[in-house]
Amino acid sequence: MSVTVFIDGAVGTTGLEIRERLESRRDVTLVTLDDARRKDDAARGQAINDADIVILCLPDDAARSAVAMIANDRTRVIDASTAHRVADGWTYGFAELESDQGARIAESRFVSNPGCYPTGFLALVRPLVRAGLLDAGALLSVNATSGYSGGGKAMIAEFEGGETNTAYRPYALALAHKHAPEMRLHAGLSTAPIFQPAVARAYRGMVVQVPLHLAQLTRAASLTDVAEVLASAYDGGRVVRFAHDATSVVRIEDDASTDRMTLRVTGNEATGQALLIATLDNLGKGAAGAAVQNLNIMAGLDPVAGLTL
Ligand SMILES: NC(=O)C1=CN([C@@H]2O[C@H](COP(=O)(O)OP(=O)(O)OC[C@H]3O[C@@H](n4cnc5c(N)ncnc54)[C@H](OP(=O)(O)O)[C@@H]3O)[C@@H](O)[C@H]2O)C=CC1
Ligand SMILES: CC(=O)N[C@@H](CCC(=O)OP(=O)(O)O)C(=O)O
Repeated sequence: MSVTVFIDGAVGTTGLEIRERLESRRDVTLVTLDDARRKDDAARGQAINDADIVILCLPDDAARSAVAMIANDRTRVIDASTAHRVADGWTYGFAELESDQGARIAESRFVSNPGCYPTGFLALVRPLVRAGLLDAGALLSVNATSGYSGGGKAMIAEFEGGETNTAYRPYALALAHKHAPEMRLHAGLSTAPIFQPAVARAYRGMVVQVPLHLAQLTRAASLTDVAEVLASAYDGGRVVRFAHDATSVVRIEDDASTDRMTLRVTGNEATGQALLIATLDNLGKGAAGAAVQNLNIMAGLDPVAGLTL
């Protein structure tokens, strides 16, 4: 049996990546609209209502409009945009985040795909909050660097069309990035972290770093204790992995062009300072890989089918 999947926004950066992952699959019947009809609301509405599962790879407003086009009680949705990540009635599509999250995704009609930066932050922080090592009131910071495909077609054109020659550009300096609410809510924190991202002259890939004073923890704990909490949270995971090698170098390329994410704990035991690090691909586990994983789970298929791990 095959599941009918419509990708709305199939020629965008994320849409193309999802298409690549699904095209050769025999358990998925892929529907996309040709160039003349891909922004035609009548054609989109028809495809949305004919599909078992729709994957929205659209700007936030267009994603909200697409959901409003559903006129039946069976079409299921995976939204890759920011529109529904903290919305009631939507399940957060991060299967590894909680022990029952995969089961919740499997039963849900409306699933929001996590943001790329929150995927790294939440993977590092949520297990520490859940274990009581970090208090819900913890005041955290997160610094992160993304490849420029993270900004979609417009940023790709900016970097590849000669509009900018920058190698590295911190942004969101007003500390009001759209991912902060999602980080706060799904980590179980009362205050959003200070989130300071940057974009680098690399097409894809991502490094997310959370610095931590061990004194911020609720009880005396070493770097090894922190590492153990993360290692056991993802033990046996095929997509999210804890690396025990406390390397002194990570690179934006480490997990680029894959759908996996690698977590590490490094730092200086003597000064009581820790650095939690996630590497992933903004277009892999940060977008298309996660969407395909959610699709697999919702359709009752092998969760990692079609993923590069
Ligand atoms: N890039 C990334 O790393 C990540 C992106 N996301 C999210 O995924 C979503 C898509 O992002 P991304 O692929 O980067 O963006 P792109 O700008 O690359 O692609 C968006 C696509 O949506 C199309 N589109 C816009 N409005 C409509 C509409 N009304 N009807 C039909 N199609 C429409 C655009 O058409 P046209 O080609 O004509 O402009 C474009 O092809 C966004 O919400 C983004 O925030 C999430 C995680 C990571
Ligand atoms: C480099 C860059 O600009 N990145 C994007 C985030 C891409 C992404 O995760 O998209 P969502 O917002 O849908 O999650 C940004 O900071 O807005």
